[in-house]
Amino acid sequence: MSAPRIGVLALQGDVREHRAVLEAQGARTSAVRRPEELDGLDGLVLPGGESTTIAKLAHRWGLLEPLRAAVRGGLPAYGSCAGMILLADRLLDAPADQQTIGGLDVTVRRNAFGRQVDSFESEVDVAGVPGGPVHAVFIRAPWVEEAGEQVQVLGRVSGGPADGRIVAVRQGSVVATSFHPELTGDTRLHRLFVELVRAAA
Ligand SMILES: NC(=O)CC[C@H](N)C(=O)O
Repeated sequence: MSAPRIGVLALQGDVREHRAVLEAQGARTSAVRRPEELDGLDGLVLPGGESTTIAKLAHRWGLLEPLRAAVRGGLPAYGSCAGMILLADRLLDAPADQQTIGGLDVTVRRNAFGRQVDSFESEVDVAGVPGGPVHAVFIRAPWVEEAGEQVQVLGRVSGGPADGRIVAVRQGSVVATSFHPELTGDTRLHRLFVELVRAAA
């Protein structure tokens, strides 16, 4: 196929970084701020940022239902950090009224590693990503507290107080990481997603 078209939800957060890495992997990217900007996409990226804000803005702009419908309808999606929260079917440590897009049969705990000052970097082995561990940047990151049977665990924290916590998952064509690969210069996770999008299109 020609270059896959990947939309990046552009309400708040690390939009530009994702677009740059996706473009470098041969994708054509566009910003998604309105429902009609979902039309014709082959894939969708939900960037990090502040999930409560992103969810509120999505609701206000009439995007929440169209995003749910798109992911439910099989549009491949990748969420990093706040994006993982948005793709979760269930949340912990979130405001009671925080809405999500859903699509991943997981329970995600927000701010699971602690506060902003507890942000850290670590090496994470990610299934399906060849060439050694991924350098992972965790910024007030969530983790996956519980994953349903259909969910493939791709990566866990190794070592430290959070040893064994799930930080990368996949269910069908929906992928999520607690960390921010768009900030490290390591393009392998984006390449994996672009390949998944190509295969699905
Ligand atoms: N870097 C991030 O995306 C942080 C996520 C943020 N803690 C939230 O709940 O949305």
